[in-house]
Amino acid sequence: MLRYLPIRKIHARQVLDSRGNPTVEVEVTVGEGVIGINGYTARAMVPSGASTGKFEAVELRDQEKDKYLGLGVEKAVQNVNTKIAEAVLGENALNQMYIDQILQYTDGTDNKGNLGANATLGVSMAVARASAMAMRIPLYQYLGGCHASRLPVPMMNILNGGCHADNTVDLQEFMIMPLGTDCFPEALRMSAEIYQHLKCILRQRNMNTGVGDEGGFAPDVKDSRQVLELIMEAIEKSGYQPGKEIGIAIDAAASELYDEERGVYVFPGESQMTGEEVLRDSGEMIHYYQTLAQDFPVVSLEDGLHEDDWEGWKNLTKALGSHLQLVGDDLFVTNIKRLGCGIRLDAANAILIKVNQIGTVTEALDAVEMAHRAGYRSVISHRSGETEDPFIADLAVATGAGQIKTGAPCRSERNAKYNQLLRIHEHLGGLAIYQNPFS
Ligand SMILES: O=C(O)[C@@H](CO)OP(=O)(O)O
Ligand SMILES: [Mg+2]
Repeated sequence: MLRYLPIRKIHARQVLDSRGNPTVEVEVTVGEGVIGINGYTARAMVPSGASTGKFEAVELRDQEKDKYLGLGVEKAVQNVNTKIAEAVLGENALNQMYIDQILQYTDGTDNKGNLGANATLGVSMAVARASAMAMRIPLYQYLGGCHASRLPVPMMNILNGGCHADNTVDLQEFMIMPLGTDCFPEALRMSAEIYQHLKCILRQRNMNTGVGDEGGFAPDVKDSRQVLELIMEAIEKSGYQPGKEIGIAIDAAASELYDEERGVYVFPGESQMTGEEVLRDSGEMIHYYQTLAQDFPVVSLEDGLHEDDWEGWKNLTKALGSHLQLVGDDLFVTNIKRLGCGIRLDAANAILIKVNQIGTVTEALDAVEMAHRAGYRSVISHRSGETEDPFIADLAVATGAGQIKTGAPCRSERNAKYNQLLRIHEHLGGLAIYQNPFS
């Protein structure tokens, strides 16, 4: 049996992400020189956010300026090639937890501020993938074990707003969730059909069919209500029943709307469309979501309030938590300390898992485990700046999270994940499970 799989080589380079910004790619070679096994080389690429939460682990960029300028990641690359290589060469790749602890220890901070979470994550993911290759099992089975068989329900972003698009839509993401099937490929087909119908509807109304960062359409729309009406129409035109077969999920990304000085949420798009400034306080935000959820089949709401508003989150959960999934993204940042706090306070009832928010694979797995133990759901998520690496598709099946958020079906960096899930579905054959997470 394979017990010792030494890390022999490690090499990082700068590559481009889906927004054309530099990001980190890491290549790890394991096993070379061990009698009886071959060497295996695996590679991983690191995603990058735009609406980043302030409590996320640090993404090391070469200058501390606006990252939309495409600032380099050479420092992070150098950290992999020098400090991290020195620390992990010769160590056993099969001991993922230990490798991830070395990464945390070598960094020495609480937020990966020294090495950069982009440096540590690239290594952590590449080590996992190389180990799976050496074990000759798929990554989802290596990470999740022999019972990993649950395919996630897509939370497919079909209309983009907020800081992911240059339009008047204030809430960041409007997503559809195919719930009325027990088969992943069918679910994906249903979602893609609705996406195409939405495009036709927008075209017919002379609305813009250009897309945002995650591939969802990005037209100028009066307000969230009008967005939801367009989506309802697309669902119906595709021949599906909203609410029964297709649920709607929203990511408000409210930290981006929050004006700290005034203590209110500002809706710039709605203000522009109506000609007067639209502001909502924490209580009004809750009421606003309540009315949206009454009038539309909303099943999930992410970051409905900002990342410091624990009191508001408690109220939101009290008001809506019994019938809506309330997902903490910026609130929890895939961090067990913040999640533990949320669980104690009864804030939210689900967590968004983004591997680069925390910087190692096992820390992300810890967060999923803590959530599930506490009865919280988990949603495995991409970033708005993505790569062709499908790692999170395997992670979603490995954890049995039951939900994945990975964008619209018109951009290859998003389809890389959907297509990997199709392969996993095929690999599992009749054992693949696909279930409505809310029933
Ligand atoms: O807010 C989010 O959930 C994500 C992904 O959709 O966006 P970003 O990667 O820009 O933080
Ligand atoms: Mg979010």
